[in-house]
Amino acid sequence: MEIFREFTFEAAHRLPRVPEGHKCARLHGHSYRLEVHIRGEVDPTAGWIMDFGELKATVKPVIDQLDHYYLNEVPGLENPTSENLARWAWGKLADALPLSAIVVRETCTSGCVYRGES
Ligand SMILES: Nc1nc2c(c(=O)[nH]1)N=C([C@H](O)[C@H](O)COP(=O)(O)OP(=O)(O)OP(=O)(O)O)CN2
Ligand SMILES: [Zn+2]
Repeated sequence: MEIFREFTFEAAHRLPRVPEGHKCARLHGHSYRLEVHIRGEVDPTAGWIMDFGELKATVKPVIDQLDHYYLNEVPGLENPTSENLARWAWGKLADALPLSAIVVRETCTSGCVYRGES
């Protein structure tokens, strides 16, 4: 089974590798939403895979590295697309959690799903 928790953060970015004249080359911001999905067996006594509170406590320090920052200045996020942000978050969390997916929503209508593929 899989559980997830959604986190929100505000951040600024620009995309340095877009074609000349692309609007996303300009500095702008998003109210990002980032879901962390984990998979595992449901513990028969507890009735859960992991306490949502424990999941939150594990992910929060990573979100704190993003919230109200200029993402291009965060080490590893020099080109902060949704795809690179999802991979970056996976790299930060994979040792601590049995990840199954990271979902990044940049706007209400656009985002990406990363399942650890290279
Ligand atoms: N594959 C990706 N494409 C784009 C990314 C990305 O991370 N991965 N990022 C952007 C920009 O950050 C942009 O701010 C968001 O793009 P878009 O959805 O086009 O934004 P709008 O809200 O302005 O969309 P409209 O529906 O056109 O208003 C661009 N592409
Ligand atoms: Zn953007």
